[in-house]
Amino acid sequence: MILTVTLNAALDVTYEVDGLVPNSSHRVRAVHQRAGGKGVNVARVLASLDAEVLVTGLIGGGAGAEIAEDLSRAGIPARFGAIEGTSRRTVTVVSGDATVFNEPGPAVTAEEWRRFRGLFRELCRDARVVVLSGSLPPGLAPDAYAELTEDARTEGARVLLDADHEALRLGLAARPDIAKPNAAELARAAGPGPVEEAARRLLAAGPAAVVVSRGPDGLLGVTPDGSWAVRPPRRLSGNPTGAGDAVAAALARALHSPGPLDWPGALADAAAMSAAAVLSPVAGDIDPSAYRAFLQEIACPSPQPPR
Ligand SMILES: O=P(O)(O)OC[C@@]1(O)O[C@H](CO)[C@@H](O)[C@@H]1O
Repeated sequence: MILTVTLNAALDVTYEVDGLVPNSSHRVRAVHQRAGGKGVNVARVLASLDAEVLVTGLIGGGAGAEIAEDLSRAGIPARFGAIEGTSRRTVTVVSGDATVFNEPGPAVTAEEWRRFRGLFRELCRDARVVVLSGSLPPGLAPDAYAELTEDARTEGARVLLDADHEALRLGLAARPDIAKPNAAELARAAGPGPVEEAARRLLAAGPAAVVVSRGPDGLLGVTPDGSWAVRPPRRLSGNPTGAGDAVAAALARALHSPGPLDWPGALADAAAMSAAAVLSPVAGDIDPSAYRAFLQEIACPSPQPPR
């Protein structure tokens, strides 16, 4: 089973508008509301491909109850830890591209974290892969993902980490199997400069592999054995929110297969899933027929020797 962790779960609200103009009033053409946060999106994509998933994380208050109900309606299994605070909302305004507003989320107490770690260790026993993704809510120490990575590895699970700032930097030292920053997160963690050099600096900090999601420029996978770059078939317009989560879903599925990872195949699959996510109006969905079509179009990347 693949366990996805969303410590800062959210009710994701998506507004579709005809154009976004700062400092003006807008008519919203369509509203979507659903359970979100990065790990929830990863699980939703995986569930749509019939992978066995379990969602965990922290939820509280009315928004937390709505998150749990929405997942249950969607048939996605979840076992969350409860907190006193109220889960956040995020708002994405889509107008050809996307503008995202992420609330900080509720404060989590030391006792709530202690209880969650007990639940997490229990769930890890049945997990072959653990996906740790998204921002940390206030109150959690920046080494929260490092702690969870150690717990998961102790239980024999493989770990994919998609985080930012200190949570990413400290998480790397716990040696996840894949770190998946986007280009901005990579630059914040490894400093500016050419992407491959920055990815190699990140690799030196502990993970077994680094995959950088670069939006329209595609994906770069870097391991000690080589590197692979893959591009989307063409420039796409839509809602890129959640495209990185589709990449994480594809990589988690590849990690779930026993044996060594087929990097060219996994990266081509991740690029197809990410492109199919852009074409879907709401984060956490991929357009299944677009995904199949992109899989045919995207060539498996050839390896570049390690530098
Ligand atoms: O604040 P975080 O956890 O970094 O990001 C949260 C979030 O914006 O990311 C997803 C898209 O990746 C949205 O569905 C979600 O609510």
